[in-house]
Amino acid sequence: MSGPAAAPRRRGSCKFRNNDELKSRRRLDRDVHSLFLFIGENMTDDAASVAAAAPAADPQTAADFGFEADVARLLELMTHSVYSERDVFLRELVSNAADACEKLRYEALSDEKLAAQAAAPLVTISLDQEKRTLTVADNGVGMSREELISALGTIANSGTRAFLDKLGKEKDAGFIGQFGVGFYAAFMVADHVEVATRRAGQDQAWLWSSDGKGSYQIAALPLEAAPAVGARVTLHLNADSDEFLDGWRVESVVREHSGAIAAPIDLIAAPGEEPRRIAEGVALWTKPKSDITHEQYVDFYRQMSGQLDEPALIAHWRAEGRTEYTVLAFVPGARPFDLFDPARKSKSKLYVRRVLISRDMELLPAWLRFMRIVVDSADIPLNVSREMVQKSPVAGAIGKAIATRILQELKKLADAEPEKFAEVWKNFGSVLKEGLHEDPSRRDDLFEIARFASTKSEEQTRTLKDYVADLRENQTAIYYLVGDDMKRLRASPQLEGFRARGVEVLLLDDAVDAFWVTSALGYEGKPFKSVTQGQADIDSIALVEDAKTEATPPADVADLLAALKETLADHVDDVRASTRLTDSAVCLVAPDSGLDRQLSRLLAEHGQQAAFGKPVLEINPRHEAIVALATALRAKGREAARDDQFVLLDLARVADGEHPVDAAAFAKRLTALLASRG
Ligand SMILES: Nc1ncnc2c1ncn2[C@@H]1O[C@H](COP(=O)(O)OP(=O)(O)OP(=O)(O)O)[C@@H](O)[C@H]1O
Repeated sequence: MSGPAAAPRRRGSCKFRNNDELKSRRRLDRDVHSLFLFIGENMTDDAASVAAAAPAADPQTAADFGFEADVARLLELMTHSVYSERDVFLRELVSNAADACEKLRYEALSDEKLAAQAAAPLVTISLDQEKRTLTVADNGVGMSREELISALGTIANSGTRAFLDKLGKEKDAGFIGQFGVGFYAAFMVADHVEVATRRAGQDQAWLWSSDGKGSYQIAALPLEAAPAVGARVTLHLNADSDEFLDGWRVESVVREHSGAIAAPIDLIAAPGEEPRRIAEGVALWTKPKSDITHEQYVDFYRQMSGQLDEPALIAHWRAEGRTEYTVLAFVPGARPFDLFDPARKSKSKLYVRRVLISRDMELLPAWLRFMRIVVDSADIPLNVSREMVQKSPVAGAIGKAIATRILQELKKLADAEPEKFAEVWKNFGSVLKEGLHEDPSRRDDLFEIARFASTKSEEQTRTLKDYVADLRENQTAIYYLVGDDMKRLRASPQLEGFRARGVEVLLLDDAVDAFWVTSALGYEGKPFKSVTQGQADIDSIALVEDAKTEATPPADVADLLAALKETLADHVDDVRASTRLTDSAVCLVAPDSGLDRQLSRLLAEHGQQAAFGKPVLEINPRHEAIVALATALRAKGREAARDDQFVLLDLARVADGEHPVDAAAFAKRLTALLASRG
């Protein structure tokens, strides 16, 4: 056994005064500085003073100073501030192991000796409950003594980055590490870490060890105690980290974060147990579409979404150009349980080079939150903490491009398989319609796929294109009626005049409908117009044949209108003869300048009482009840017909889904009316 080599000890505090040394470490300074900038947001004043410390300067001479760094403090900050979840330490170690395998593969391309050592890549995780250790071993390139010092002994110095720089081939290389900080995540869960390693092509092995408190040791390791090639990173877990001695827990973390990396991963859950393959080393989305079966897609979807349904749409594509990424997207076959969660967050799984960076990245707009997607891109700039990539402009651009593609895929499905698409719309139409209100730039695309119920269709099958194709002569608008109950919408008296003229009315019963119809300008030059707002302006549209024969001439209701205006002045804005009623006697509509009745109602529910202004009462001058009332008024005078006038108002309110103004008085008046029949 060879004796331990002199271990270089790093002092807790180091200072670079010599200019040459300074230059050679400039890059490191930059990296550490950016790390400080990042950590600065999270640290206390006390900690910030570490970063701000500067050597005493001679005020007379300008000089160049290197930052001082309290390594112990820096490590402490790093392990406790950079990562928001402890689980990620495994991802970092497994990523390093996969990078090491990839490096060996590259080096072996030009070195025959190494080619002999480059076996099929393999990462093995072993747990020892008695010794309280978790070990990540790989058969990659390993590290020499110098590499141990520069890579693990120097914070924010990435051997992988240096390797890539040397290679000059970043774009298509599959490496993961680049900041040189991931390894230290191990100290979140371990109070002592050992790395036994043998550099490929070398005859010496080394043991690096540290407690993460500012110093490390390197000792020569007998070859028989070292891996044949590669590295073995052993974590002596701290008292808070028992969970990582549990095989199932480790497996689930690895599957989630690292299940797609290029190297297969074995787990030995306890000493003496057989290795079990927990990741195959293949990411489904990296395979060509032609090599993937429908069942494999469905299995993948079920695994990633935790849902059991069959996806209604699967889209898998690779985008090339300025930004390159691969997307695997699923429209679920059933509504996810959190679809109407008030947070309305879209959750995409973002991978960078097959390593999970975020499982719930808000890449897509809220109105696509039902989508289940995986995005893998090597072009998303990583932040040291990995989790903070959300705000990157590249991520934003990718999100937009994906949304465009999803809309195209939905349109294709709508055209090719209308029945299948009808199911998608039934499940997610109300969410997609949020986009009509929130994302004006997407409106035209959304209008292409939107499906509506209408006076011509029981189901949500009508497109705006269908609607416009069926416009009646002189029809200038796309008419709609919004409410929250389809049955009541269909029975709404406001529709009668439109039916009589064969004018189609869209029936909209989702809460979001009241909003988008008011913000959208129209479709193909036709504005959206509520049938419960303002004058019906449909006089110039001819009645359909049936309605013509039934139409009776209107009675003279001038006196009745005047009486109603006076009696109901506290409750209505106006009273007028209606062109929209044929069968019913009365209805309520919003004034010309007012908000649609349903929108006002929704706003009122949310405390904006002022929004719910007084309605207009329309009466049907052809209806026998109105004719009778007009006659009674002339015969008996206004006062005598007062109760009947209130009954009219209350009837209109009830038909609109509201309560009578005064329920007891309404009941009394109606009873009196019934009694008068005898
Ligand atoms: N298992 C390993 N085999 C060989 N080299 C390794 C291994 N683990 C770490 N290294 C070396 O240590 C360096 C530092 O690792 P670390 O995880 O801190 O950073 P990184 O992977 O380069 O970047 P990042 O912070 O983005 O993860 C690596 O770049 C690599 O050179």
